[in-house]
Amino acid sequence: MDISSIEFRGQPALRATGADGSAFAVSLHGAQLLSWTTADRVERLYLSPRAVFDGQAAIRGGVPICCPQFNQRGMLPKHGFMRNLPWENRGIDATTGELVLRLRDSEATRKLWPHAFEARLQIGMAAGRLRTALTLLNTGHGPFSFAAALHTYLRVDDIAHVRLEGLQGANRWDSLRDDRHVETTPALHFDAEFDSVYAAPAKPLRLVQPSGTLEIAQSASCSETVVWNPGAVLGAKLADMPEDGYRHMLCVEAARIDEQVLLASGAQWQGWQQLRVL
Ligand SMILES: O=P(O)(O)OC[C@H]1O[C@@H](O)[C@H](O)[C@@H](O)[C@@H]1O
Repeated sequence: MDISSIEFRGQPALRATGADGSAFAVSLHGAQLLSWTTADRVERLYLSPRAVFDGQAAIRGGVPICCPQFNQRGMLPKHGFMRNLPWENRGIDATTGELVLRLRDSEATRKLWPHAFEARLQIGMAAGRLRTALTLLNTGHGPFSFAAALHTYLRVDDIAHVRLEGLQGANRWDSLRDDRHVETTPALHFDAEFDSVYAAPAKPLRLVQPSGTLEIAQSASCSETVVWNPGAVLGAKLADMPEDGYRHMLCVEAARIDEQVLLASGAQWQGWQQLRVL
C-alpha cells in the first residue's frame, strides 16, 4: 500500500493505493474515511457532495467515528467528539501493513470528557476488501466507560433497489417508533426513514443490489449493528446533503452501544468492520 498526503476539498488527507489499483482516502479531521474504490474503479462509500470540509464540523459521509458516545445517549456532543478533531498520521504498521491514525486526549477533550486515552484507527485494504479497526486504550489511572460506532455510509445505486440480508431473528430497537421486537423479514427494504439498532448477528450481513453484493462483517466486540437511512423527508432537512442524497447511501454501522465498554487503567478495546465485495 502506497500512502501520499493530499488535500481533499481543501483539508489535509491521505490517499492509499493498493497493488491492484484499489484506493482509499482518509481525512485527518476525524480520521474519517472518505472514499474507497475497488480495482474496478467503483466507489463503495457515500460522501455527500454538500459535506462541510472546514476542519471543525462532522463530515457527512464516508466512515465517521462515533466515540466515546453514540448519538445523543449522554451529555457529550452527538456521536461524541472524535469525528470533530484532527488525528495524527502514524504511517503504516510494519506488522499488519495497515495505515494507522491516532488521537490522544488533550485539553479540548478533557474539558468534555475527563479521561486520558489513546484512540487508534487502523485501515487495511486488500483486493475487494476494506477493514477499519478502532482501538481505544485507557492511558489514565482510573477506569472509564464509553460507546463507539464505525458509522459507515455505503454507496448504493438506488436505495429503492437495495436489500439488506442477515438480520432476520435479531433483536431490534426501532428508534423511530421506540419499539422493540425480533426482526422477522429475511431482507430489509428501504422506502422511508429507517433508524434501528440491532443486536449484531454472528454472521456477516449482505447488501444486495442489481450491480452486486457487499458483505459486511464486524467484530464480536461490536455487539450492535445500526442501520440508518434518512429517507426523503429527513433527507431534505439535512443541510449538508443534497435532496436526493438519501437515495445513494445506506449506513450500516458496527457499534457498541447498549452495554458500554468499561475499560480499566492500561486496558484496551478494539472494534472492527470489514467490507468485502462478493
Ligand atoms: O447527523 P449525524 O449526527 O451524523 O447522525 C446521523 C444519524 O446517525 C445514526 O447512527 C443514528 O442512528 C441516527 O439517529 C442519526 O440521525
